[in-house]
Amino acid sequence: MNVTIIGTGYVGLVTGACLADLGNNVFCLDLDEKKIAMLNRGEVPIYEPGLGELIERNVEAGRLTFSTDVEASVAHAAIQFVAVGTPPDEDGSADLKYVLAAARNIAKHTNQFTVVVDKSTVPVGTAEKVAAVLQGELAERFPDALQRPGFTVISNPEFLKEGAAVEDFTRPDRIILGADSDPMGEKGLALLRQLYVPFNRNHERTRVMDVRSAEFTKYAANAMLATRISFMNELASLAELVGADIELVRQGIGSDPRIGYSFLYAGTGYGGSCFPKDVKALIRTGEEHGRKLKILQAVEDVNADQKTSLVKKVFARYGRDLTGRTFGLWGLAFKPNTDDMRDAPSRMIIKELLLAGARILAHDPIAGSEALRVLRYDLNEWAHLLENFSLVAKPVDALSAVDGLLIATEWKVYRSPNWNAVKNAMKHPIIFDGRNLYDPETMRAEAFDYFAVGRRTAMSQA
Ligand SMILES: NC(=O)c1ccc[n+]([C@@H]2O[C@H](COP(=O)([O-])OP(=O)(O)OC[C@H]3O[C@@H](n4cnc5c(N)ncnc54)[C@H](O)[C@@H]3O)[C@@H](O)[C@H]2O)c1
Ligand SMILES: O=c1ccn([C@@H]2O[C@H](COP(=O)(O)OP(=O)(O)O[C@H]3O[C@H](CO)[C@@H](O)[C@H](O)[C@H]3O)[C@@H](O)[C@H]2O)c(=O)[nH]1
Repeated sequence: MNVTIIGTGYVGLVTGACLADLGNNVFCLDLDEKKIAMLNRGEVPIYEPGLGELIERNVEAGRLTFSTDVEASVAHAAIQFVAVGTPPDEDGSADLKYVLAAARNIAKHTNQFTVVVDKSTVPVGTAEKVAAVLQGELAERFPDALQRPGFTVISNPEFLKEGAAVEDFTRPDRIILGADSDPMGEKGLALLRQLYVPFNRNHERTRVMDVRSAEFTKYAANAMLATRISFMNELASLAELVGADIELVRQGIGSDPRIGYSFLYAGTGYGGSCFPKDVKALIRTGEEHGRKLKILQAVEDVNADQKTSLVKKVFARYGRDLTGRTFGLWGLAFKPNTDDMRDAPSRMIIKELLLAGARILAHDPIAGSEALRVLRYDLNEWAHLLENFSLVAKPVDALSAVDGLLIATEWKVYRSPNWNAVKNAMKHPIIFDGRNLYDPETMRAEAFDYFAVGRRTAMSQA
């Protein structure tokens, strides 16, 4: 089938490459000329395991095209996926300007029946706004209603996780399709069912519902997952006070199938491009309808506290003036296997340490240059403090004569270090672990002072 994807970011690029790999003929449109030029040179603008090979294979086969040409891209297909960003507006609501601009472009150039597929995460009611834009533009272009191409808007939210995006897209837990129950909605639904058959042969993973419920399902999923994380982070702070170990508690409750093991890891707070913005947007939707979402507000508040919890442990140990001190930092990306720095907890950690006068030696396998880019923006008038921030090539290089090591991202490479090498490199063998990577007893035996999240602190002299 012919398919166009509007927006060639994490979601659009993965969707386009995976659909092309099934034999579809895919156009990926983006207005960012630099991004499209990179893709056309064979470079992949994001780090996502498996994506590079997929793109290369399908470009070579002539099934995947990258373009900034709106007219040609819209003309290419009856199925137009919208996968543009929906960043938070100033009040926390999802900013729909890119989604509505994409809708306008479709309406300006389509000459055939069109299925507009909302893949971006958008608040309930957005499909109706998209339909209104299409209706308005098409009525202008085709004053005679009989000549006017028909269209339908389908909500098909995406649930992929960064770092596992190709796997998640090709083996989905569910495919949500929210469609109108009129003839055009039915026609659009039939096309999408056909497109998704290879991922779910008997449609057993497809959930068809009304458009508003589909839009809501996406926010409900992310809000539930964020709630589990904040719940565990809150219990972790209590565990530290009462002398319990949140890791053992996690295993103890996860074995109950009603609870399950996933998304129960305490840490430095959730980050990334989705949970923080989607929780905010759902709270805002509640406010717009006169409903205060008390649980989600607490989820957000706990997360904001959690993001500063690791640095608070450093302050408790060394005081608030860190002038003359140097810290190692392992991990910058908001999670492993991505270079994405959006809302990464490391950003807050770095800012607080630099403002307190510290120097930082930081390591990340992938996200270093992206981190430098966003830190310049975060530090703003204090950008000169970046003189005290150095990126290093190897994890051990971040330990040289440091007063402590902080861990912000659980990259595999940090899991089993050579403890002697670590100790020998550091000035003070102290670890502030925001990801609970090590066993506190082992750390005590290795003569480290070890501060983890929701676990008993291991003191080398204790
Ligand atoms: N990143 C994820 O893991 C993930 C997962 C599921 C859902 N989502 C949702 O999917 C949407 C996209 O997220 P993302 O992370 O891929 O965003 P992104 O910022 O990586 O990419 C968006 C792209 O859209 C392009 N764009 C903006 N306006 C355009 C227009 N009018 N025409 C063509 N291109 C345009 C931008 O240049 C950019 O390249 C968001 O709503 C997000 O919440 C993201
Ligand atoms: O037990 C856990 C699990 C995750 N996290 C943190 O939560 C954040 C988000 O992680 P994850 O969900 O793995 O990454 P995303 O790529 O942001 O994916 C989420 O957001 C996407 C965009 O909406 C959805 O499509 C996915 O289903 C949803 O998992 C990260 O900071 C993680 O470190 C924890 O602190 N503890």
